Amino acid sequence: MLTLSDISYKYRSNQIVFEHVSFAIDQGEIVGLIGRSGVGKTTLAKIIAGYLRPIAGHLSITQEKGKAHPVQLIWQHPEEAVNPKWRIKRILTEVGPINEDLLALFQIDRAWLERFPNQLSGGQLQRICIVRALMTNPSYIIADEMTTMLDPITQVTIWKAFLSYVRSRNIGVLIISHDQALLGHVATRIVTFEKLL
Ligand SMILES: Nc1ncnc2c1ncn2[C@@H]1O[C@H](COP(=O)(O)OP(=O)(O)OP(=O)(O)O)[C@@H](O)[C@H]1O
Repeated sequence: MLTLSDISYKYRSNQIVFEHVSFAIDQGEIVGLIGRSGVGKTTLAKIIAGYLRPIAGHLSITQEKGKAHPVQLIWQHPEEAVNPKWRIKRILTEVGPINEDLLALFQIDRAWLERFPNQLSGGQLQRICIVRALMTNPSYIIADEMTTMLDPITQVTIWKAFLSYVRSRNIGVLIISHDQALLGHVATRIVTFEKLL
């Protein structure tokens, strides 16, 4: 279980972004998070992933045995998530031995492994980022507008592969998206950020 209790956040010198946010995601649950632009969804994602510390409240994650990285965050812009000077092979092997099953599932061509990030398309690089996140064997994944910038066919391909994997591993997922149709298809439950405030 991933539980947020009474979480509040404020960026330095700025006003409070949100206060007293509480909710939970169970293992294997696929929760959609919607809310208007600027309400604080990405900020909450960064808190859950451990990039930001809340100014108040408590985050608890029940750690399963053998899972070193309980939460992985997948961003909208994959080019900002990788070291541009590293070849893809190094970007992946940094987290562990290459998982051939994941390469096959996400239709990753082995030739890409020798390339640099700027030599892949946005959709190809996003697949690399998703595989890297899954290679860490996480208990939870936060997908923050994971496929927003991709064409509809690539979006469907990525979501099919992603959902089959997370369902088979009982990984809990928080999907942040403005795409209500997508959430209607894939989420087991939809949370509206404003209703948490
Ligand atoms: N690094 C930062 N420093 C100061 N303020 C920030 C920073 N990042 C975000 N904010 C502010 O915090 C608020 C919440 O931003 P956040 O990105 O979490 O919203 P969001 O709900 O994800 O929005 P969107 O749907 O547009 O992506 C906004 O008012 C934003 O301007």
